[in-house]
Amino acid sequence: MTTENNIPRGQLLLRTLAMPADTNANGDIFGGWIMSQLDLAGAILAKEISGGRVVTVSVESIAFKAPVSVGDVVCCYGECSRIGNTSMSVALEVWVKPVAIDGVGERYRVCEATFNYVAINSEGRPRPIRKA
Ligand SMILES: CCCCCCCCCCCCCCCC(=O)SCCNC(=O)CCNC(=O)[C@H](O)C(C)(C)COP(=O)(O)OP(=O)(O)OC[C@H]1O[C@@H](n2cnc3c(N)ncnc32)[C@H](O)[C@@H]1OP(=O)(O)O
Repeated sequence: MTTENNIPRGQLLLRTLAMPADTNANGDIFGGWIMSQLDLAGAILAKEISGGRVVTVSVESIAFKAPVSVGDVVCCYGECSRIGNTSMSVALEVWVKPVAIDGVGERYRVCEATFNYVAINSEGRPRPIRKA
C-alpha cells in the first residue's frame, strides 16, 4: 500500500485514545488491541457499503511499522479496495498523533492492513452486495 505526500489513504473511520490498559509487556500498545480497532473501522465501512450485516472473514495482511504509546491519539483510515459477489476488501492504515505534556506532535503512520468482510443475511449466510 502506498501513501503519497504523507497523507492517510481513505477516509477517517475511527478515532480513539490508547490507554494504559491496552499495553503489552514492553509498555507499548498491544498489537491485538490495534487489530481490534482496525476490525471495527473496516467493519463500519463494509457495513456502509453493503447496507447491512457483515462479518470479518480474514485478515489478508497486516504490518506494524512503529510502536504506539499510551496517550497517543489513534486514527484508523480506510477505503474499499475490492468488491466481490458477497465479499469485500478494505485497505486500512493506522496513524497516531502523539500527545505529550508539552503539546501535540506530527501524525505518522504506524500500521497498514487489509481486512476482508462478507455481507451476510439474517441466517448468517453470504448475501450479494449490490454494486453502485
Ligand atoms: C450503516 C452504517 C452504520 C455504521 C454502524 C457501525 C456498526 C459497526 C459494526 C461493527 C461490527 C463489528 C464487526 C466485527 C466483525 C466480527 O467480529 S465478525 C466475527 C468473526 N467472524 C466470523 O465469525 C465469521 C465466521 N465465518 C462465517 O460465518 C462464514 O465463513 C462466512 C464468512 C459467512 C462465509 O461463509 P462461506 O460458506 O465460507 O461462504 P462462501 O460462499 O464460501 O464465500 C463467501 C465469500 O467469502 C469469501 N471468502 C471465504 N473465505 C475467505 C477468506 N478466507 N478470505 C477472503 N475471502 C473469503 C469468498 O471468496 C466469497 O466471496 P465472493 O466471491 O462472494 O465475493
